Amino acid sequence: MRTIDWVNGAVEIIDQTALPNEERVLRLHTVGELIAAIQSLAVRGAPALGVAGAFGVALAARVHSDDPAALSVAVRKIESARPTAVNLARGARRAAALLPHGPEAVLAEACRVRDEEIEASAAMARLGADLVAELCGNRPRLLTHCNTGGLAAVTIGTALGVVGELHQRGLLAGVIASETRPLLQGARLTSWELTRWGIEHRVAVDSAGPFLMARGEVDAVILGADRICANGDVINKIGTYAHALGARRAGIPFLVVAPESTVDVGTPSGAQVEIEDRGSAEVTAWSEAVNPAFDITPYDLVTAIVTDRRVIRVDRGERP
Ligand SMILES: CSC[C@@H](O)[C@@H](O)C(=O)COP(=O)(O)O
Repeated sequence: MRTIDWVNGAVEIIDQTALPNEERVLRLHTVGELIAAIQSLAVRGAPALGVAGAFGVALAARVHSDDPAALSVAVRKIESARPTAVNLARGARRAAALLPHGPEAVLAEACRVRDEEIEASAAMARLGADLVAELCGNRPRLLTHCNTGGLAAVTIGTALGVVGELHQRGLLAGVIASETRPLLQGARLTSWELTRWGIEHRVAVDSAGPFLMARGEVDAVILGADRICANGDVINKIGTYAHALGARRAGIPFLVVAPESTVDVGTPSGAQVEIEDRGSAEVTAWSEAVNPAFDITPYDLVTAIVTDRRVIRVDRGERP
């Protein structure tokens, strides 16, 4: 299953707004449709957004091949469809760099972005499973937040890919997926993926995570990132920071799994990152709400960052 792909001249995605009730594939033919899918979270998760950005430019290149001004407007709109995951603008810019060579060259580059994410997922699964085994020993109980599986990448995923690899090695005792308010990426999507993989799991409300850690029911927290800054600060789904604090207090590892395409050494720290505000409608119809979609976990709460090429032991002073 590929979450996002280029099929017969259009972008095909699994519509993540419909899961787990319905497995629906959407075909996106225009940049407008693609941007709407990104903004509604029909396609979401940092690696998948990078691929969406690149395919979006491939769509634009077909329509506007003889109109450079329209092309650059389209590229800017794609890049800024969501602000926080560095992958989106990166994927779009990689494909856009090929625009002078024509639409086929742009599409070929977009397919490379897709293929690299598939390879990165496989590499992270191996590196991450080795590290969890080293830090936690046999049969750890893991807590994960948001959705970092194949749905958030192209296949396999980041942190959830590590979970899957540990399961395949027979090393996993169980998983707690925090529900991830307000759009329930954990309760809807992670739970759906874990069920498909046959992995035993339970869903916890977000605020239960630190308490479950304090009660000794979690051996490590493992999750993904939308951006990792030069100093090691981790930008990820709102609720991540609270889980990092809980892990530190409980004395258990806090592991971040993300491809190199999410590492942004051009941004010194989390303070410089735009945190998406998704407005109040997603939270409540009864009163005004503040709805930041991501938060910043300071590097000094992070044990290690696992990418497709390296393990960065932040706890030992290593930095991206
Ligand atoms: C492998 S996905 C890593 C992150 O992108 C993920 O944890 C996350 O925060 C996704 O947020 P979302 O708002 O669902 O796109």
